[in-house]
Amino acid sequence: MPEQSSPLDLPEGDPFGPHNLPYGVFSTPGHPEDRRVGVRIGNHVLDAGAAAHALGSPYAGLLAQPTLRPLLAAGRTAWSDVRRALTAWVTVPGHRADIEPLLHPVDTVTLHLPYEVADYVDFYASEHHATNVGQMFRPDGDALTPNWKHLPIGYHGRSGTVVVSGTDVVRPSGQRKAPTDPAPVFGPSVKLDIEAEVGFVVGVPSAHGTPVPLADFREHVFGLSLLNDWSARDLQAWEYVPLGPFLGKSFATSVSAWVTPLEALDAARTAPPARDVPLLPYLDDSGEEEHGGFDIRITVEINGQVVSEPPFATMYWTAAQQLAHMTVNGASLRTGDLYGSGTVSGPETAQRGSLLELTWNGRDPLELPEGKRTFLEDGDTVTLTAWAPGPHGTRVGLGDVTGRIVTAP
Ligand SMILES: O=C(O)/C=C/C(=O)CC(=O)CC(=O)O
Ligand SMILES: [Ca+2]
Ligand SMILES: [Mg+2]
Repeated sequence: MPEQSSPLDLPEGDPFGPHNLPYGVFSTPGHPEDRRVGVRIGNHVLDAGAAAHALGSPYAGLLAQPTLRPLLAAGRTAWSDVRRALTAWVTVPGHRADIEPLLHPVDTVTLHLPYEVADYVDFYASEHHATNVGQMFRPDGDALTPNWKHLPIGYHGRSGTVVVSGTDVVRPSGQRKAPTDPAPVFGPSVKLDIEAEVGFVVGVPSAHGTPVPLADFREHVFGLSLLNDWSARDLQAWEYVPLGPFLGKSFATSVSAWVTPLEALDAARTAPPARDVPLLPYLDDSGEEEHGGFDIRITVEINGQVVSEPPFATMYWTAAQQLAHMTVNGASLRTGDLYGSGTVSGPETAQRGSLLELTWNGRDPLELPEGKRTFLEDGDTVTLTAWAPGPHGTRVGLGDVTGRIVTAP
């Protein structure tokens, strides 16, 4: 008889190898109420709390939990210690007998939103995206607003409608009025769009009144997920001047089920694009030791068809600058805060992170096998996937965030 292969014997180069180890929260079909912290390894999920108990680990208190919150709040030293322990559990042969029974095939479990989202903020940090949108919406003026290169523009979103990958998205209804319409009308959005983004997850809170400097990014931010900031362009266009996005973006924001710790992305750190305007000291990262960018390659699929490949490395503003900016007035961070990078669009047409840009506000429809697409139709499924360079030529898989559009009630 051939030896039974172990789920821990991963093919070389598996994007979910021991160099990755993203965290999530799962339940098994027999026990839907029993949520547990899981760590992905290959195509399996390790019940991390059960593993900690089985191995007599001091981290059972952080891992034998129904949410990531205790681990998020534990801070950078604990994050490293737990990651080192997990790496040993899945790689040291002597642990196999204890670990293997605690592995669940990932396609047999239900993945949940892994932490309660505290505050949700979304930025506007891709120069290519902002330029495209500016050209479409403000054709008579400069594409970038005068503040754009001086501060990372953002808005506060709705944390209660952040949903985990796989959750259906109900087409939102609301008011819209095109400039040529005599009066606003109410009804389901006819310009439902996506925004391909990366979401950063805050672990350690900050004191109210005390800004978080650029250099403290890693003390507060635990990791990242993929994020789709669903956007109803027709609702947005009518409502958002002068106070910004409101109902056009608050109906749903989808995140991937896996949170990849920043430590897994050390090999993906990259210098952001050169800044062509001098920055105020609290945003000036030219003297920072670590590169602030991340080389993350995103793919956008509609109904299984690749429509775009946005490169995160091209983002003008970094996550560290966004954190420094959102706290510079003394606003505090809480465990579970989530902030979106802003739509990721590269310089090429096939690198745009929204249908608004890909179709130039509906003027140039995409040709999909099932027909032309300007904005999303009911039944469409949008999936973002991504990977980043890992150590020694490996890839770090960032999983996927997917959602299907269902008809407005
Ligand atoms: O500039 C505008 O008029 C519109 C901007 C947006 O729709 C916000 C946005 O795309 C934020 C993001 O980058 O995700
Ligand atoms: Ca957005
Ligand atoms: Mg949103």
